[in-house]
Amino acid sequence: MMKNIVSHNFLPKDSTQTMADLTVGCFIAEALFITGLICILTYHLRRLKLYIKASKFRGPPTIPIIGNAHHFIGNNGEIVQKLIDLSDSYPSPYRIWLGPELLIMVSHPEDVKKIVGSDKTIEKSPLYRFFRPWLGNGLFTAPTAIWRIHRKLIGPTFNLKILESFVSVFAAQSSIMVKKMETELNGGEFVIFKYVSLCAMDIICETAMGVSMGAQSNNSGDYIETVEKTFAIIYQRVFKAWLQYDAIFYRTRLGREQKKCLNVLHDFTNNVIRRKKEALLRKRDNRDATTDHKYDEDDSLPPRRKAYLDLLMELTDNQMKFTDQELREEVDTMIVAGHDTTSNMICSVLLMLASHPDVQEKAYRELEEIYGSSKVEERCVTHEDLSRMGYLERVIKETMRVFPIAATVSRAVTEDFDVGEYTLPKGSIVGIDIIKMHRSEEFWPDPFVFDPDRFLPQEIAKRHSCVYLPFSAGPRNCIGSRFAMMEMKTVLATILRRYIIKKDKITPIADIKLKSDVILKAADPIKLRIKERT
Ligand code: HEM
Repeated sequence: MMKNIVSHNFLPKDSTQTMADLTVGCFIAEALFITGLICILTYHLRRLKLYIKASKFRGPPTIPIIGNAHHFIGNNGEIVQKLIDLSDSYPSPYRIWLGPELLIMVSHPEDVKKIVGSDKTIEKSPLYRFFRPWLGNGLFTAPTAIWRIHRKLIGPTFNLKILESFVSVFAAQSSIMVKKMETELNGGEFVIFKYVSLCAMDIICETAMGVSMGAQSNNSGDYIETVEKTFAIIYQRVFKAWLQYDAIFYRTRLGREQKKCLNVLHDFTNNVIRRKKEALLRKRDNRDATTDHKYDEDDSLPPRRKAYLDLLMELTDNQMKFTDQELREEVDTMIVAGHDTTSNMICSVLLMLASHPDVQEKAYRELEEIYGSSKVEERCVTHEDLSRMGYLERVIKETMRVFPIAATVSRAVTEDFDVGEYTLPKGSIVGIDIIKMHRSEEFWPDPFVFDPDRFLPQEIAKRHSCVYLPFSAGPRNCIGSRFAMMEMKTVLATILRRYIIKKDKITPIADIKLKSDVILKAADPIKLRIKERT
């Protein structure tokens, strides 16, 4: 038909040309359409096995192409609530299709134990790729081959001897924070996070990095705010199937926003590294200037006893194990993993203490036994004290149960994996439903009652070891769990010794709305009041 029209010679010459162009255009469009169709068919044929295996799992009804992505329209609070609702509606294991990604959610402790311990599920899930523009191949996001080497090198920088030497920094920074909070004394409720996060920031920089950033003295919260913003964007990307494609994401407002945020975040870490390098050079110069070669403490330590950034610098310096870029990625990872987690958790513990005055009183009595009536400035927390804070530790653990920092962690299934009665198919993602286990009536009688004594040794012994996973488990667990516990105890003890924490209107745990900016937290900023302890 088209050819007939073109062949009529009464058409003007450029019309003939136009028709010819149209014919070519139609041909190209058809070819593209057919190629596209073939690609889509091949893609789905290759995944046929995955689809067949996925069909064996229960899960919410799906829509072609987007799967269950429509459930996750909304803000980060609504997304978390949707996940919790799905886990309540479908017993473990159940599946969710996030666009092309098959996510299988598991909350049976025995299944979880197999998953966290297996080499078939050691690779982080493809959903973690959205962190890569920020954290590259740092420990949190690294592919297994890189992760194994780096974790082995970095592991010893978290040994007990090094951690014990950090407690004086935890204590000194906590004292600064408590002093700064004086301005809020006897006033109304205030957002506690702004104080705690700056303190946690100074702590991670001064301990692991060995650089004093003075975030508390300069009130410099830019980096912290940007971290929160970036996490919120990444979480949106994970659950909004259409944002998973770079070509779309970077054309949206969120994509442009993320680019700006990353500039701020990378500038900050570059600054930390630059200051560390300058400090090392100064040390070397000073040493060269002295005749008796007094080696400073860091230099005299064997590699297994060096603090985090000292060791990384040495490994980068000698061009041995780390490139400059890898160094930056690890520093980015450790700063963010090391401060945002603990600061949010400390705020949640303070909320629980304010909401349960009897628990707060008991925690204080324990501190009174250690410190008597001495003031924070007269007698600060030491590492020997920490082992005497058993009740405070149980309060922290119980808070991590009801408000786990990671509601779920997910891994890629790299080979078909038999987990009891079902098989996790290769190519899927397995999600460990931490919040479901932590708040389940099956494992915790009255799960929404705040009871620190659930963590008495005899109570722990009654439970499955994988029913409680605030720091995840297995080889890819949290490298900083001991650091975190020591820091949280020190900061909380310092606050409690000086102030009584109060809340005007107490909300029952079950009614506290949650959101996840990757890190799970109360949807509304935690606001508390402080009163001088007399
Ligand atoms: C209350 C405090 C903390 C909690 C609840 C927590 C929780 C977790 C969890 C659940 C994971 C596993 C994440 C996943 O598989 O997706 C993790 C990994 C990690 N955490 Fe923590 N964390 C805390 C504090 C810290 C601190 C203080 C540091 C460092 C000083 C740290 C460094 C890391 C790193 C580097 C990883 C990745 C480890 C790897 O894959 O080898 N965390 N954390």
